[in-house]
Amino acid sequence: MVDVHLRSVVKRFGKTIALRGIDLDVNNGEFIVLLGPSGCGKTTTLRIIAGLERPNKGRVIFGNKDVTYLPPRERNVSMVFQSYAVWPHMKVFDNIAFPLKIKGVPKEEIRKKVRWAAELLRIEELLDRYPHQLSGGQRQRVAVARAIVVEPDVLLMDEPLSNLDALLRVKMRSELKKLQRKIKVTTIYVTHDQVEAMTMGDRIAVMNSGMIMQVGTPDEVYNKPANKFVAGFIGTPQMNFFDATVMVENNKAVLDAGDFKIEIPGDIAEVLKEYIGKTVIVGIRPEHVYPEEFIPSKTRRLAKIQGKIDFIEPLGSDTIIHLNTGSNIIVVKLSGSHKFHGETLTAYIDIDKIHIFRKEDEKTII
Ligand SMILES: Nc1ncnc2c1ncn2[C@@H]1O[C@H](COP(=O)(O)OP(=O)(O)OP(=O)(O)O)[C@@H](O)[C@H]1O
Repeated sequence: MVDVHLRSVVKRFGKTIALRGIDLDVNNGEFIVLLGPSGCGKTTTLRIIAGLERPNKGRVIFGNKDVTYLPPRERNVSMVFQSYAVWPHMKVFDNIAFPLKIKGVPKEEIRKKVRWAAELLRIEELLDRYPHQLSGGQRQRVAVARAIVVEPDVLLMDEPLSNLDALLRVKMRSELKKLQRKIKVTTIYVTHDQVEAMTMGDRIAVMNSGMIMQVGTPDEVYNKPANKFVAGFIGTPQMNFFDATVMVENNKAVLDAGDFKIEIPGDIAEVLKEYIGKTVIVGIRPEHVYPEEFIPSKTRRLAKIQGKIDFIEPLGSDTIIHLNTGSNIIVVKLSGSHKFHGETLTAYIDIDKIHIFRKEDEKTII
């Protein structure tokens, strides 16, 4: 086990700049998730940590050791890929034993270690089978067993669950997380699935366009997003965003969104002082807009909005309402199944839950 540090890592592929100066600190034994849309540089980051790619600039440090130019085999890292990458001509036992054999580990020790890894992954019964006799989930367990059998300092996983069906994915998520807790290996896990990231990561590094936008616990990236991108990427349905002008009316600060106004309480107004007369972006999560009869009892400050119901998505566990306020569509998420009659709806924005972003660079103001 080791802590991992990336310092100003830049990677170019011809004209494409895949990474634009990545700084990341992963603690010893931590499970960190790299989360971001396709092409943002997650896999490249992982491959640089593994030693499969060299950065054009910057450093990779394991503990106190600079490993930037060390080949993969000298880093004691293991990697699990999306494709199971188990060898079809080898039985499960030999697949798991393979990295130990290469290292010249004595036979008896190999037997012990393979058994240890197989027990952890609950595949002891499958050691005599060939990969084609296994399900996708079992094959991926073999790949994970093979990765941990060498007791790596760092375990790297690149979308390891994306080939599995939805049910199995959910099951494997918690299994992998438990396994990591048990063996306490420093783990860096790549996914574009925010639910996977939120449920598995001790911390999440949200990436976009070759940069890290924010590193934080699931709670931090959800409740205190550093910018509009993170706010929009985490949470389903996506956070509502609308432009509003910061104004002063009758000595009170208001956010004027055109179709509706939000009166801003003193504490928020204080922070917005320098933005008076300017346009900002307001964000509110669908779960923080309440139809009249669903206002939570402890809500303190609300802003009224009215609109036409564009359509309703009845999801069973939740009801999603698309409310057209004129120039904005505000999505409302209610837990449970509900029916709404009539064409219009009055709803309330929870003022204590609003996020405000600067228009120019989309960084969080509040
Ligand atoms: N070997 C390569 N040659 C040229 N361009 C590359 C190469 N590998 C990656 N890229 C480019 O670098 C950028 C980052 O790619 P990367 O695979 O790291 O993204 P990602 O976030 O892992 O995406 P995905 O979720 O789709 O796998 C992309 O624009 C990609 O096209």
